[in-house]
Amino acid sequence: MITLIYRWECVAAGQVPEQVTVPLSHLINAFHSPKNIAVSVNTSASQKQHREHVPEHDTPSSEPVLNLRDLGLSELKIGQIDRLVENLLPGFHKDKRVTSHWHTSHVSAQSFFENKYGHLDMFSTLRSSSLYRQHPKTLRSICSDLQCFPVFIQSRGFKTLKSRTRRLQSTSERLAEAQNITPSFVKGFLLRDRGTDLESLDKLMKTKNIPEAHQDAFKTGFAEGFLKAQALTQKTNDSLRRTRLIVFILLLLGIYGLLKNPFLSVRFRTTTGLDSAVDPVQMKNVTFEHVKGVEEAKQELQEVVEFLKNPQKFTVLGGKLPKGILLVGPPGTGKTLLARAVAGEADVPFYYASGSEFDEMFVGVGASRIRNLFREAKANAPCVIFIDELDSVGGKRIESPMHPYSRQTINQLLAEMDGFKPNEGVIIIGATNFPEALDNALIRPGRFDMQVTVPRPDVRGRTEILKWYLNKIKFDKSVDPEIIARGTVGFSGAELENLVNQAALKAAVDGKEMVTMKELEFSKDKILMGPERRSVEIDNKNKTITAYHESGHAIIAYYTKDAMPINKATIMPRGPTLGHVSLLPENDRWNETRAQLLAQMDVSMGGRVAEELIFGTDHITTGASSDFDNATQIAKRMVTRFGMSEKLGVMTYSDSGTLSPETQSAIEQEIRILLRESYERAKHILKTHAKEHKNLAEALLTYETLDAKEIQIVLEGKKLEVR
Ligand SMILES: Nc1ncnc2c1ncn2[C@@H]1O[C@H](COP(=O)(O)OP(=O)(O)OP(=O)(O)O)[C@@H](O)[C@H]1O
Ligand SMILES: [Zn+2]
Repeated sequence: MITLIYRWECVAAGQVPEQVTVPLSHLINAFHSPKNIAVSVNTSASQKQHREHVPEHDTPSSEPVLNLRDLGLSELKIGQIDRLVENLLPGFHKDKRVTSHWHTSHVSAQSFFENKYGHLDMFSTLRSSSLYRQHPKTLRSICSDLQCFPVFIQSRGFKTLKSRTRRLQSTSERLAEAQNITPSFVKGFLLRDRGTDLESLDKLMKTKNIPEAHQDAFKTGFAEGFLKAQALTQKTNDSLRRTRLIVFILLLLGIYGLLKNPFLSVRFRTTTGLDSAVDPVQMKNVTFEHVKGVEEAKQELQEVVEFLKNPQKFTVLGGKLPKGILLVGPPGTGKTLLARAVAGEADVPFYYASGSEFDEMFVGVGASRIRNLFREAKANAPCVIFIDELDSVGGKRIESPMHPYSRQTINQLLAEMDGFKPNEGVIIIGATNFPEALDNALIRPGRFDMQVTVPRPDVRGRTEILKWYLNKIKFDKSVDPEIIARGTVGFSGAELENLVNQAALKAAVDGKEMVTMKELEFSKDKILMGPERRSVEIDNKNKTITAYHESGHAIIAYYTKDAMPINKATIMPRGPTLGHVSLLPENDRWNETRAQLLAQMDVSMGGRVAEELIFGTDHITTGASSDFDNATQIAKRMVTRFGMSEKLGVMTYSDSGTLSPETQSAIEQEIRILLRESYERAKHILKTHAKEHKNLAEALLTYETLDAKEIQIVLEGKKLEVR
């Protein structure tokens, strides 16, 4: 017999749902006995009782097991079971027993139902059900038990439909087909129209006098049909609910992605212009402490900080503070950092915007972003609005095809800046590398009327910046930041930060525990001249030439009074060079004397002179071309700009062709003399110090790189310690 297992959803909270095994026979028999409703069928007493109704040939041991859940009845509750029973056997609860006998003589059509209702073949419906397919033998035996039913039992051909869905479909199709013929009968089950149609079953049972043994099978069939219909509706509802849930989740995910993904969100904002999401940043952790080497700028901004801390204090006295401050300086000198520090010092919100953000291809978008930015800021005053790259929004260009709406954006910016009073506590800080490029209207009083220059740091500033960033890494005690600072003229704060970082990376790659001068020098050279070309195989002859060439520069620098001190000499190829000697000014030079310029020329000449002296005129190389460029430049400026030529006097001469041929040739003559004299001086020094020259070249060939101290040791004739 078939056993149905169903999960029982306990109504009381906290109870674990039980799994109750109900033999189908019991379920059906339960229909007969009012005392043994489905709920209590798991008791052994009732089982015994039901056994009586079980036909002899059914052995419970071989009962195939079906799960009610498979039929979509997993959530059948007690009340529902009652209803099921009531549906299947109306009046059952009133203890109506079917006692009449089964008459076969009435049956003349293919099935009983056809006889009564037309063409519905209840059992073929049953046969097409999955239940039948799973347990054809059992059901066939049930069907054959109904001997008076001219049931057409098919032993093979239950069209093996591939999927369960198809099967269910086909069942529903059959049911639907049947509906045309016997609408009320099937509809009763499908639509749970429990009234009249179910009475028909009852009536049927009574009128046909179905014998008790067959009633079981008959009702089994009925139950099957009912369950099938239930399963179908349940499944349909479930999948519908699931589909809706999936669609909803996908929709939510889509919206979330649209808002989170910056690219998408930018596009979204671009197309709608709804850019209201302007988030301030509280800059508590950035203070003036963090900005090094720009003391003047910090001092100028100090009063802005005071104002932001207490706007009323300033306006009470009638003083007017600028609304806008323009930070002007080369890239990476810390303009953004300074603006953040202003907000951080005053502990007010910081709104960051980049000018390029406002430069929109769409009408009104840039302007509306500016509007939103100022609205947010005013609502959170006192605060700082920082507009980086101000020139890209406030430039002078007017309606160029590349920036069709820039004028509109500038006008919006001007309107917003005019739109609030000085005591509202909103300070706008703009930054630019090209103040000349700004629209004049922007730098009028009442707008960006205060300019603060943020220059590249001087040697002291660079030392401070290097110390600041060195303190964030592990470095050796021997490191002297000042030496690096002296060798990094023109470096910005950002470049110095990068230098320290590169040195730390280099030390890590080399497996060192600390950063030493060596790594710092290395990264400085890398930034200045490009990476080392270790892989380049330079033959010994070229190496030797390079060693003498570089030593020549070093010797001249060492023995010339006004030359800068040597920092390093190397024959390691780097970037386009085969080697180099670096000299360090003691300080940033604001002015250079004639003697210093001449010394620089002499040092430049040192390389070629060395080649000539050691290898002979026939073996001089092209390696000195940049040295000559350098020396020629110095000589030229001395003559044409600095008034350092006696013959041409204190007069400047422009490069253009306005000069008379005589003047031009006089200038050339003077330059040539300066260069020749320089060359001779260099030759003299190298001839005098030929021994030192040779020692230094050999040391370079051995060690590749020598620092200032090592050069000194070699030139003093001492032996270098083996490294
Ligand atoms: N004076 C400085 N002191 C300390 N750190 C600095 C200094 N200048 C630059 N830096 C470092 O370099 C980084 C970049 O600097 P920042 O963005 O402020 O430069 P900027 O002048 O705004 O450049 P840009 O004009 O390209 O926007 C800073 O975050 C900081 O780490
Ligand atoms: Zn050279």
